[in-house]
Amino acid sequence: MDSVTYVQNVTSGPNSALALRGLTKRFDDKVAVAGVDLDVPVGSFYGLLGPNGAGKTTSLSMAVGLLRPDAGNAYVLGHDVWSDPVEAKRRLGALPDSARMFDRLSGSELLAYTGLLRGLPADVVDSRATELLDVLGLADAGRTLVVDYSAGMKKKIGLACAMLHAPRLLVLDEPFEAVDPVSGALIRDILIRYVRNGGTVIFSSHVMAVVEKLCTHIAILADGQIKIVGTTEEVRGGRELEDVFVDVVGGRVATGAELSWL
Ligand SMILES: Nc1ncnc2c1ncn2[C@@H]1O[C@H](COP(=O)(O)OP(=O)(O)OP(=O)(O)O)[C@@H](O)[C@H]1O
Repeated sequence: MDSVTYVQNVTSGPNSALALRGLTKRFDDKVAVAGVDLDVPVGSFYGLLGPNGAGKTTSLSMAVGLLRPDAGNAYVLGHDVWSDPVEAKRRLGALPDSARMFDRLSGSELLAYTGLLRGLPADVVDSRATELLDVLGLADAGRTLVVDYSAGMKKKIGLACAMLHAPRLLVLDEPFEAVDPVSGALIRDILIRYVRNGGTVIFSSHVMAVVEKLCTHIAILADGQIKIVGTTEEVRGGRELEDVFVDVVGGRVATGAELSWL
């Protein structure tokens, strides 16, 4: 796949769209995130990779104010997510993992609820919700309860909720998981246009081809720590991203002796 080009300047440092500093989280004896530092430059399309259990969801949940860190800070365009949540969340749209949604509402109701909670005027919510449902192919399901949506439809309504207030940063946990190829391409196009218009995206994924194609920057997380970070070219170093990933996280090769009973 050809890589996508974006036009705007990319700025980082104190002006990062998202800055994580020493984020740490422990669940009982398990250290899920062990001091993550990350700068997501304004205008970047940032891919967060890592094997199952690496700490991606935990890191992103802390970054958007859904999970309180044991230590460390998260800043959205300079606003601390935990001490200045109103300003931080005004600039932020989040697609959390799985079903942290009010799923006993219909798609239209969920968007209306989300928009009004965000302080948008009712007529703006109404017209944006209609447009989002239409663009994402959910117009026919606008009156269906979200609990009855398929997994891919839940992703799409979650994405619509994240984008409704036109945030400057999108933090998306596995936005391409469970969506069909047509919907995946649609979501990619929407996000590419969003970044070209000056937005910033960070998303977690297991799909190397998508990350390789879309992302300006990549971080690979394993055992709760960032193992490698940089621009896509720097991280790849002229190799296939999948090979770099396997090297970085320590791949496991079947010997043929396993599951001999099967
Ligand atoms: N609420 C929780 N209670 C206990 N342990 C948890 C909890 N949430 C996450 N963990 C543990 O923290 C570690 C990191 O989990 P996390 O969900 O952040 O990984 P991930 O990189 O998102 O994985 P995946 O790619 O499978 O979604 C795992 O060992 C997981 O079992």
